[in-house]
Amino acid sequence: MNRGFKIVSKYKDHNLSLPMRATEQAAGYDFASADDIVLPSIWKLNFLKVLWALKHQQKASEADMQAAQKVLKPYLIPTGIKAYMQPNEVLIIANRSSNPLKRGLYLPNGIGVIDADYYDNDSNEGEIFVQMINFGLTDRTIKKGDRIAQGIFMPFLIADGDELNPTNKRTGGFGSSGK
Ligand SMILES: O=c1ccn([C@H]2C[C@H](O)[C@@H](COP(=O)(O)OP(=O)(O)OP(=O)(O)O)O2)c(=O)[nH]1
Ligand SMILES: [Mg+2]
Repeated sequence: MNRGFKIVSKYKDHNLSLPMRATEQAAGYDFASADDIVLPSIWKLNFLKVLWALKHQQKASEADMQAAQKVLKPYLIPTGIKAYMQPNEVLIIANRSSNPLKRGLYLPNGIGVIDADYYDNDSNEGEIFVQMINFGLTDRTIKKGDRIAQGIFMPFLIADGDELNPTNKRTGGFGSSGK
């Protein structure tokens, strides 16, 4: 067992498929959404009202600020998939290039870094999430099974003098290791 994918237990009866490569020489394993999900366009009235207030050096209402912040916050699209790999390997999550071009969908973290020790972590079993923001003009529905991103396994190198502190164990993702 070198590297590969499994379905997390929460989704075991949801009929998900494991990520696959689309063509013979494709580097990326295509990840699909595990659920139907609506990604709201950022161009909502509240957001525009906040921009307008900023432009005119006025204070936007608290309700508009909160609504605007909500659409600007990246959505976490569940994949229902976890990935195992060797300790010196990483899975890089990259956007599909057709997403910004055709759907206005951006990966705000640039790339996602899935560490080997994320697999089976105590808080979410290592489920991989894809961050997305919809910069398109209209809301976009992602259907369960729609391909949203791709994962590429890579080896990585360690710097000289790097001694791993064995007490630093991963307990989750998205800020679990502290600020
Ligand atoms: O697009 C992503 C990026 C990360 N992760 C998971 C896997 C990764 O191992 C973990 C931590 O990611 P990262 O180190 O990039 O984020 P962080 O903000 O530094 O969180 P932490 O403090 O948990 O390391 O979150 C995802 O599911 N999707
Ligand atoms: Mg980290």
